[in-house]
Amino acid sequence: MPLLEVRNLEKHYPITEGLLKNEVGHVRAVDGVSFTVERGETLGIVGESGCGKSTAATSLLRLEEPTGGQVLFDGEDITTYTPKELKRFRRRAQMIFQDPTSSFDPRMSVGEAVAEPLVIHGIKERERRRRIVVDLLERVGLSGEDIDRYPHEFSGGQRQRIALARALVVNPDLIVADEPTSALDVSVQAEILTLIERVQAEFGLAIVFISHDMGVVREVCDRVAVMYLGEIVELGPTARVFEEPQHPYTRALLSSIPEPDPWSRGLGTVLTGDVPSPSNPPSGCRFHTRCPELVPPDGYDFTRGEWRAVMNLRVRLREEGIDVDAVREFVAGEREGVAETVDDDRVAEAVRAEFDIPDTLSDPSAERVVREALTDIVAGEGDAARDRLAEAFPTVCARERPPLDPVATGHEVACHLHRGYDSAPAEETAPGADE
Ligand SMILES: Nc1ncnc2c1ncn2[C@@H]1O[C@H](COP(=O)(O)OP(=O)(O)OP(=O)(O)O)[C@@H](O)[C@H]1O
Repeated sequence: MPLLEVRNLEKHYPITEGLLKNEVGHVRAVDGVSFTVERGETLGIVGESGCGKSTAATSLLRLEEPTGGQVLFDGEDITTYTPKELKRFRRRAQMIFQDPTSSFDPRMSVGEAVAEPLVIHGIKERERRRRIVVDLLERVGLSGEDIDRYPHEFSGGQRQRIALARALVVNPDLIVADEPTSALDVSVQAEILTLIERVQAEFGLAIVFISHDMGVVREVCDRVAVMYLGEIVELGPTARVFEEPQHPYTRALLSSIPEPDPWSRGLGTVLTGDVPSPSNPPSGCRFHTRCPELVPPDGYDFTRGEWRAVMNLRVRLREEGIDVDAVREFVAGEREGVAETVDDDRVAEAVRAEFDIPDTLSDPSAERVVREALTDIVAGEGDAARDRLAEAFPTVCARERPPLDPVATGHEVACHLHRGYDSAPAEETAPGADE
């Protein structure tokens, strides 16, 4: 039995409006996330800012109440725990944060801060508490003499050591660490990561390690879960996920790690577009609005770049529309002319250029559809253009939500590419690329 089993965890925040605080929607910060953590194991949760990592952490510990799902700890569902049971659970599952400063009371000495959980959990003898604290301070690389100093007298890295000592003082089985090194200088980061690994082995701890930094995750995690917009899109052993990433989002995150040899990561996918809002997530696969490997529609001969460009236009029409008058003004400005006299073809060309759609697509029938859509746009009929593109170029990625399916032992991915569909042919092939 795993130490921790998270099943379909959900945390939706209501969006309210007006004086009466009417609910007008939900931010689906965590939207059906499942994973397990074994005793002594480190599971990384990685993803861009805003994808729901912190919310997953706080809701699985019930620091915030989850909206749905179950969290089994040692086989017991903690979502049904009474306050008393929850107190016992909190002793076994601790959390450390990116900025430890805010969790220290400035009036408390280091000794008092580290011993506080012991007091809460009923260890009354002061001398005994002091002995435990001195021992822990030494184990996290501080000196026993630091016990009477105050947290503000320490550097960021040392304060993180104090936070770790405080988490360890109740001898937990699990630590959830939310970006514990992101606020630190790189050299200090490495020290803290080494310390976490050492302490983990010494105390037999399981760790959920949250980070936006793939490099850090590679260093400390046994397995990694990649999150995008409230969902896990890939989950597997760290070495495998880094060597054979299966989800286009994972590949994109990996290619953002600085790499001495620019070709060694193949096409070096660059993520375009903003992360969509979790209050109105895209249909189908949530990554489809940015995915460089989107499944193309049957019957057309797009290159990958052309297909992505046309989809970017479609996504833009869906999300915010195109202000054609502004485009006209822009074209007029460039030619020092008046907006009213700008030819419609020039406006269409400018929209094409903005979305990197080539002057003529390689497939003539696709070209016809795009031209008609551009005519709609120039006529101010953005919705018609959107519907036209959606109808002519259907993609399973926008239609169906792919489930997390196994691709190898312990390696799962939620992507239509792994469900019997082929990706569009690559437009350019870099030397050494593995596609
Ligand atoms: N209390 C809240 N009320 C409403 N929305 C929230 C709340 N807390 C977080 N969110 C939203 O939920 C989404 C997920 O946020 P979360 O902080 O979990 O992401 P994250 O991946 O940890 O990002 P970061 O690394 O920037 O903290 C974001 O869109 C965020 O704006």
